[in-house]
Amino acid sequence: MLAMFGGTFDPIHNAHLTVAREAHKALGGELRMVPAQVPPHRDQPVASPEQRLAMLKLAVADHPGLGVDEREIQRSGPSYSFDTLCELRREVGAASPLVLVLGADAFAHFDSWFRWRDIFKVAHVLVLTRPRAPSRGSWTNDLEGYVRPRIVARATMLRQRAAGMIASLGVTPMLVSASDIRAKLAAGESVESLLPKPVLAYIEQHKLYR
Ligand SMILES: Nc1ncnc2c1ncn2[C@@H]1O[C@H](COP(=O)(O)OP(=O)(O)OP(=O)(O)O)[C@@H](O)[C@H]1O
Ligand SMILES: O=C(O)c1ccc[n+]([C@@H]2O[C@H](COP(=O)([O-])O)[C@@H](O)[C@H]2O)c1
Repeated sequence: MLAMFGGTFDPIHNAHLTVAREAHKALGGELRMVPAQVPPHRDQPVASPEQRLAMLKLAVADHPGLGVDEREIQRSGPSYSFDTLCELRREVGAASPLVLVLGADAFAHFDSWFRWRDIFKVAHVLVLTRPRAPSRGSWTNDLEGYVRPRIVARATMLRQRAAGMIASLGVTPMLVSASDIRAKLAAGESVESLLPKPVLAYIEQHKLYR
């Protein structure tokens, strides 16, 4: 079982780490954080790909079971998750379960993603609860209709097949977001409780988000 938890990670914060650990615990196997070089569908990041990668490496150092996959940083063009999942599928082989992990806020717009239906041909999807994320009622009919027959009740059931299913995982509700952290840093407010210490030290050393 291999899981990919993609993100902009501008910067990585404590909620990312908490929910990634909870997803890893529920799934087993290996969970890789995958920073996007060029995240599709959003303003481009403030920190460079190299800085976001460096912060991610500092953050996961203390978390056995979590890894960092640099492939999107090495690839040019938009960092489409479908492309990454196809590469990972080749790495793990046809029979092994592969899971795309994402927050409920990101999943609410999943039907705007590049080849979103085809993602289910190469991987499962695990949606993590997030406070203030749009509810299922906000999904388009297209998304709801496509997803409904693929829903399974528990994350552990994703181990039964290689791809094609979707589960939801209730994780610790944390209101932390990277945009809030950037705004707080720009305003000179304390963010000590929201980030791992080495990440905060890196931000201060490189004068990021001021
Ligand atoms: N508090 C949280 N609870 C659950 N999932 C989260 C949480 N924060 C981020 N995620 C998920 O982590 C992934 C990466 O998120 P991202 O790097 O965009 O962080 P963010 O805090 O949402 O950033 P921003 O505020 O800049 O949009 C996404 O799938 C997102 O839904
Ligand atoms: O593949 C796509 O079309 C796509 C569209 C939007 C977001 N994503 C991925 O979703 C993850 C979270 O994105 P974001 O913008 O919430 O940081 C990150 O890995 C992005 O590359 C992927």
